[in-house]
Amino acid sequence: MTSLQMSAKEEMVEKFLDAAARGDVVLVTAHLAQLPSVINQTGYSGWTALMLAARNGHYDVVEKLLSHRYMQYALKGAKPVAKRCKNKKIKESTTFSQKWLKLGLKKGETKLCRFRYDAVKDLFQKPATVLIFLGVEKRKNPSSSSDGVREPPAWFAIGTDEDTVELLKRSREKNCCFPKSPHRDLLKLNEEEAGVMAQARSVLAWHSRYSFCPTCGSSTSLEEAGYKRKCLNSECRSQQGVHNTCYPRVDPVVIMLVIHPDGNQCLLGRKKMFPAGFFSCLAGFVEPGESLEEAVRREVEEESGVKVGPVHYVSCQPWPMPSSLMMGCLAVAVSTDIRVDESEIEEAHWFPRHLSSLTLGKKNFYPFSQTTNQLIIRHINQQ
Ligand SMILES: NC(=O)C1=CN([C@@H]2O[C@H](COP(=O)(O)OP(=O)(O)OC[C@H]3O[C@@H](n4cnc5c(N)ncnc54)[C@H](O)[C@@H]3O)[C@@H](O)[C@H]2O)C=CC1
Ligand SMILES: [Mg+2]
Ligand SMILES: [Mg+2]
Ligand SMILES: [Mg+2]
Ligand SMILES: [Zn+2]
Repeated sequence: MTSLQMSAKEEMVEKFLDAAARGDVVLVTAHLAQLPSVINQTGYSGWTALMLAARNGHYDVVEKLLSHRYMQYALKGAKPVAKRCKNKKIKESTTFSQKWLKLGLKKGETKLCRFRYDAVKDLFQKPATVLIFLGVEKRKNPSSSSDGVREPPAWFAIGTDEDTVELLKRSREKNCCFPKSPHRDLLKLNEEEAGVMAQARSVLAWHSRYSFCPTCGSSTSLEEAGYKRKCLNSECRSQQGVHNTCYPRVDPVVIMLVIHPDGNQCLLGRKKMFPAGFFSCLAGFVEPGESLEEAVRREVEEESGVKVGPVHYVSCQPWPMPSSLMMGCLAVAVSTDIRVDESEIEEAHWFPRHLSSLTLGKKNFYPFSQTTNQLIIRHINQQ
C-alpha cells in the first residue's frame, strides 16, 4: 500500500470533482444528495467543484452548486467566483478564478474576436499596426455559406496598440475574448481556433521582437504577407544566403511522460508557478545539435535525476508562448530515484496508474495541453 492510494471517501470526492469538471449535472446532483459536504472538498487537485465547473464553462453545474445550501461554506473560499456569478457581472479582473469566469461562464465555447474589414480598416493607417495573412478558410461546401458570400473568407491577424476594450466594441461577435493569460485561455478554444491563435500569436510576437535587424541593427520592413522581415541596410550580411533571423522563429520543445520501469507509474512534476496540486509532464527546450531523444534524456535527468532509456514520439502541438513546437514523447525510465533540480521543478513524484487515470486522464479536466493529455491517456490505456 502506498501513501498515494485513496480511501473510499477520497475516491468519491474525485468522482464528484470529475463530474463537475465534465459538466455532468446529473452525477453532481446525485453526489450532493448522498454527501452534501462534498461541495466544499478540493480533492487532489486543490480545486473546488465550482472552480472546475467555471473553468470549463459548465453553466448548469455552476448554477446547481450555487443554489445548494452547503454553498455558504464554499463561498468563504470562493467568494469572488460566486458573487460575480450571481450578479452576472463578469468584469475584467486580476484574480485567477475571476479571469476564468470571464471566459468560462459563457454558454458555449470561448471564441476568438473576429472583425470584418470595415470595422478595422482605419487601423491600417497607423504605423504601429502589423497585418499578417493567416490563410483562406477551407470550406467543404462553398455554396452553402449562410452569409451569401460564395468565396471562402481569407483570415488576417492584426497587431495593434489600440485599447482592447475599444477593439471589442468593433466586433460583432458577442462571446468573443482577447485571451490575456494565454496558457489557460488558449485551452478553452476549440482545436481549429487554437491553431489560428498559435499561428497569429507566434508571428505577431516575432514581429514585436524583431523591429531591428539582429545582424547589423538597422531597421527592418515587413514582407511576404508578414512572414519575413527584411533588413533595410543594403550592405547587411543578412541580405546574402539564407538567414533565419529574417523568418519567424519556432523553438523545439520536448514534453515527456516518463514511465517507471514497472510500467505502472509515471513521473510528473510541478513548477512553482503552477496552481496548487497541479502536476504535469516534464518539458524543456531542445538545445542546438540535439536529437529529440537526447533532449528528452537530458531534460528528465536535469530536472528529476531519473535516467531514461527508450524514447518514443507520440504527438505534437504548436505552443505560442511565444513560439514553440511541443513534441510529446513517452520515455521509459531505467532508474527510479528522484532528485529534483529546485531551480526548475518544485516537486516530482511517481504517480500510480489508477491515480493518474482518476485525476489526470479525463478530457477537459485540467487546463493541460493536448500533448500532455494524449501522453497520459496513452499510458493509462497501456495496461
Ligand atoms: N510541464 C511543463 O513544464 C510544460 C511546459 N510547457 C512549455 O514548454 C516549454 C519549455 O519548458 P520549460 O520547462 O520552460 O523549459 P526548460 O526545462 O528547458 O527550462 C526553461 C529555461 O531554459 C532556458 N532556455 C533555454 N532555451 C530556451 C529558449 N529557446 N527559449 C526560452 N528559454 C530557454 C531559460 O532559462 C528557461 O527559463 C515552455 O514554453 C513551457 O511553457 C508546456 C506545458 C507543460
Ligand atoms: Mg529543464
Ligand atoms: Mg522544464
Ligand atoms: Mg532546458
Ligand atoms: Zn541588417
